[in-house]
Amino acid sequence: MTKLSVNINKVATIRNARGGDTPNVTKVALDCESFGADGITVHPRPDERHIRRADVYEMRPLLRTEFNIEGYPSPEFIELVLQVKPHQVTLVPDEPSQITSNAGWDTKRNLEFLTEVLDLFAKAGIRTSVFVAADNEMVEYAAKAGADRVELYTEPYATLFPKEPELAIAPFIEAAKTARRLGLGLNAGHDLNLQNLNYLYKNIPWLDEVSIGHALISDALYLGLEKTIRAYKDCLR
Ligand SMILES: CC(=O)[C@@H](O)[C@H](O)COP(=O)(O)O
Ligand SMILES: NCC(=O)COP(=O)(O)O
Repeated sequence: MTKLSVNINKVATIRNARGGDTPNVTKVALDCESFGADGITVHPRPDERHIRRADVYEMRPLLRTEFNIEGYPSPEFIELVLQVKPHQVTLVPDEPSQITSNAGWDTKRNLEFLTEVLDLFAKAGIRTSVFVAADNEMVEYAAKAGADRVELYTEPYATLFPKEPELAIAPFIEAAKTARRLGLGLNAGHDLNLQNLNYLYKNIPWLDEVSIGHALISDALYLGLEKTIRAYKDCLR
């Protein structure tokens, strides 16, 4: 079964627009779980423009499904993750000023750094995942660094999918096969939506998890959160 982890960054973005507590981010996370989400993903950024450190501490003891924290492994991020102990940490190579994630790690060039950081989390009993492009060498070096999983950065797939679905999926199938051969678990995320998700799943049914935020929360404006989560889960069958 491929799990659906709902990324609630966008919910926090709406909350922060007014400075109050509407919508309540923790309540939305718990409702996502009630509506069928298999996990919750947050990506706290250094400027706290959406998810804040305080949100992460608040929701951790209340969540009943898998909690995935994504982010750049700065000293502050590492401290947060080690204190909160989510089920999974996903390392993303984002600069603090980036609008959103726009690349995977160069796992070859950062092998030493990633090995050290992954080891810290592994020793704390936290499953690790490394955000990479659909590139066999990057997957291989993630395995060498000691990752439990890789998360394939799916923005290039999402961009090409409407015009050339077969061309779009081809490198992702290759990278997914490499991950499987190396015994790595497999996640995917970024710009997945109701149009492109089922094709990804049908071609790579051994995906462990997808994390989806931007499109899912946008769809919920029209469909409501419960129907939206059901629709995304239906794409994973
Ligand atoms: C790693 C990844 O693709 C997502 O975490 C994405 O970066 C979401 O972050 P924003 O919600 O800040 O765009
Ligand atoms: N890891 C990807 C993620 O959490 C959500 O990305 P997006 O759906 O907001 O593009």
